[in-house]
Amino acid sequence: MSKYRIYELAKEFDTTSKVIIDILARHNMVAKNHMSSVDEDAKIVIDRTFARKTGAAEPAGEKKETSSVSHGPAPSAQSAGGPVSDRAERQNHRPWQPGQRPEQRGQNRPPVHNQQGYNQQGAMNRQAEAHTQVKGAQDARRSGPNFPHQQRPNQGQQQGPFRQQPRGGFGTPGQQNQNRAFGGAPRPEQAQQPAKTGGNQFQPQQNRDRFHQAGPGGNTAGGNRPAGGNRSSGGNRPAGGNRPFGGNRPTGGNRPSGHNRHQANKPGMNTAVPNPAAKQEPPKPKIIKLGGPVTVKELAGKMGREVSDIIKKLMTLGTMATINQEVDLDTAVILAGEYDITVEELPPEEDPTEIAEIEDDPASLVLRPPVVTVMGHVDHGKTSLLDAIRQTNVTAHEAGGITQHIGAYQVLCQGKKIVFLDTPGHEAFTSMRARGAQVTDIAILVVAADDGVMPQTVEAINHAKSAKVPIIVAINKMDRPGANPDRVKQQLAEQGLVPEDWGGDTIMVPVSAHQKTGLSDLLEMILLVAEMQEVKANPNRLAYGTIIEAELDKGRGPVATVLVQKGTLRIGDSIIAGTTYGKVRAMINDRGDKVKKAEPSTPVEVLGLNDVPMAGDVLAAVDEKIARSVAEKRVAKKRSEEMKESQKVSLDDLFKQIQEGAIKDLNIVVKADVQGSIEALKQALVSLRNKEVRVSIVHSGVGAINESDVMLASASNALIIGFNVRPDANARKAAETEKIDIRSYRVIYEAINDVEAAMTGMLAPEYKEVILGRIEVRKVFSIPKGVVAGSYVLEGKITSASLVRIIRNGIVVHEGKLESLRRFKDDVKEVAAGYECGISMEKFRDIKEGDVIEAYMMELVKQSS
Ligand SMILES: Nc1nc2c(ncn2[C@@H]2O[C@H](COP(=O)(O)OP(=O)(O)OP(=O)(O)O)[C@@H](O)[C@H]2O)c(=O)[nH]1
Repeated sequence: MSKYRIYELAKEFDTTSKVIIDILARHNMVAKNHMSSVDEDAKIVIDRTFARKTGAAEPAGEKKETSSVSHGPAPSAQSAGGPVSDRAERQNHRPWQPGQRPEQRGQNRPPVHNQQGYNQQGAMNRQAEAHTQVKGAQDARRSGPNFPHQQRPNQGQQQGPFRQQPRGGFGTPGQQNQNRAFGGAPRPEQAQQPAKTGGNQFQPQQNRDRFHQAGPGGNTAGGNRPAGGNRSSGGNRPAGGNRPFGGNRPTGGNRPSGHNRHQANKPGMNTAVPNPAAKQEPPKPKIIKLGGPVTVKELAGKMGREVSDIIKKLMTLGTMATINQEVDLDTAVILAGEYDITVEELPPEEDPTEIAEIEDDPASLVLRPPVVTVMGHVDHGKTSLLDAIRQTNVTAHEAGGITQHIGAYQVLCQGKKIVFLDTPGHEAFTSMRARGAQVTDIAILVVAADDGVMPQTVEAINHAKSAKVPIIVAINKMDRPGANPDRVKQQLAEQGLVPEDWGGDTIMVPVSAHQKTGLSDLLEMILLVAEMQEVKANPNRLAYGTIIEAELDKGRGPVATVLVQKGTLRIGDSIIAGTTYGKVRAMINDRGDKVKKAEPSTPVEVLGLNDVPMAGDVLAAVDEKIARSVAEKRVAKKRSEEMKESQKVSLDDLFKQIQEGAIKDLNIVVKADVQGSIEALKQALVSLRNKEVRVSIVHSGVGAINESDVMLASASNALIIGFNVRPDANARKAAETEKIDIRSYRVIYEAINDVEAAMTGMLAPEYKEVILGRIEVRKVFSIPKGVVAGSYVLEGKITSASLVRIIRNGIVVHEGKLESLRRFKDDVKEVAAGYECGISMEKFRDIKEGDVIEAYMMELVKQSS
């Protein structure tokens, strides 16, 4: 028997998985989520439901046949061309053969008599589905002319699409006249005048268009229901002339409301009197004013055009856009031109939480010292290199030789300064960059000559590349016997860093931090690259810089290390940094000296802020009042932003974000247990790109998901996909703080399916994983029945009902259930952090000392809609 996945069915019928699941649920068929499989029967139910909704899909010949059948006495629910309520459907359902075609099945059915059942439930069901099944509704509309009015009472509602309502019900007088000529039937308002029409002989416009073949009195049921498109026209109000004929419900949700209702019943209303509530054609301006990017919806409103027209026009101009997507000013101008509309540019709106940037005259720029960050794999010698440089180039020049640690320092080389950020690692590229700060001009990549390119080396390269910062390679530990710089160069070339002596453009300098060799070469190269990069700034303006570090000092209050990047910071300047503000009370340089001013590329400790700013915050010298008021507004904005949900990309709301135009690139960090899986995943993921979104892999690597992966994901708004690997404890904490979506998979195609489903809005996650605790296996005992892992709960807890995964060196080696959880000899329900326990696993014996057991449970996720 064939099996079908829910998301496949959704794709086939051009709808969402949720709709498919809902339809099946109404037929007592259970499907948990988009990945659930269903059998042939379920497929038939879906086929049938959609066949009803998309009657137009039938070949022309069949349509004709259906049309002729419709004049007969027993029209089918199927051929009515629209969704029916399940209740009505069940009540009128006749057995059918599984292989039978939907329309044949429909024809086997008795006519639908139970309007009550239809009215009460069917309308609601349809309304719910109508939102998600625009296409089905459109098809149903198209199928209209083939389904005469006698067949079903729901035609008026279902086939009178809301979109047509203005034309039939609210049209301008001119349109109304047209309508009359078309169908030969009066407007609904006229229907209320028995003298003129006899009340029940007309259909509202949209129905008339379709039903004009039917004889008088044919609309005993369908045409008179004042629902959907007819509702507003009021013409079919049960209290009016139709009531005796239609068998309609006299009250309830289908009653026309408001102004029109009264109008409709007033005798003497006719088409010549415009309906005051009628939807006026929006004015079509010749000039519109725009201050910047604008959403398609706003633009359509300003231009007095339908959103759909605008989207179509954009398509012809080669831009695919959704209703809430922003188009830039240039595109808007071109688009408006297509409608002969002139765009007047308004000055861009000012953000009260932003400090206006000062544009520097190029002539005012002078060379400034370059700012350098050291990166590389663990133990390759970053700290040693920084220390060696500092000792040889700082202390030697300092009286007393004391260097204050302030997170950054300056060194001298050939009389020129170079600033080193004193945070070996990725700080400058990760948490700081995640806040939008770009402080580094050059990255020094340290690679141990005896170890070569390692995973963190690749990571560092990706960080620097993604920040578009030039890389200089320091091949360290050249004093080691196993040093092999050529091998390092070869490996780096494979990563896209081709050494200069091989014809590439990456400078590589052999050094030894221990023997302090090659250091001056390295510094010279830094100056060379800085010169090529034209690292410049204007010192004669208000200061602008970035917070490198900040802390609350007991004696001195908030202390922030600032790297001044533009202008000159002076004692007494009013400053703002993130949500903090104040006046510069004192400044201390990297040598521990008090200074009165700090020019571009000078790191200084600043005292005087009212609170501790965050690393990565921009510091600006501004007017005192502005500093205070902007900082206060930022605090308020931050609070409200914190209340809103994180806008970080996540598979769960990816589709929504794509629809809103918030995401055009889906950035992914891929981590896996082996290189082969990475390649397979990368290839498959990248090929998922579609018109709206492009998939790009910002980083990939073998091994556990670590904090640096999370910070890179945060900086590049990426989600992380782990294949057979898990985040370590630090990564998990960072992911929580940074709101990074980490997805772990053990089957590649599930990862691909999830991403694809999320991109197309078909992801319907029902459960989410909640980590309960982490347990370390300390001793393994063999017992006759199997093995028991003598373990210690490191954090959280483990319960006897927990699901568990065994992690060895960051790699998931097993996932499954517990067989028993014991303390001493007793079975227990739960063991908390800090306690020992004995764990045995179901169907798994290969547990080893040092393994980490992750206990988790699956929690039901509330459906958002
Ligand atoms: N022989 C030799 N050993 C070095 C050299 N540079 C660093 N080391 C040694 O390599 C080890 C790691 O050096 P670190 O400077 O701590 O390396 P790191 O990259 O800063 O390490 P993390 O901070 O842990 O990432 C230490 O034992 C150093 O003594 C070198 O040039 N030659």
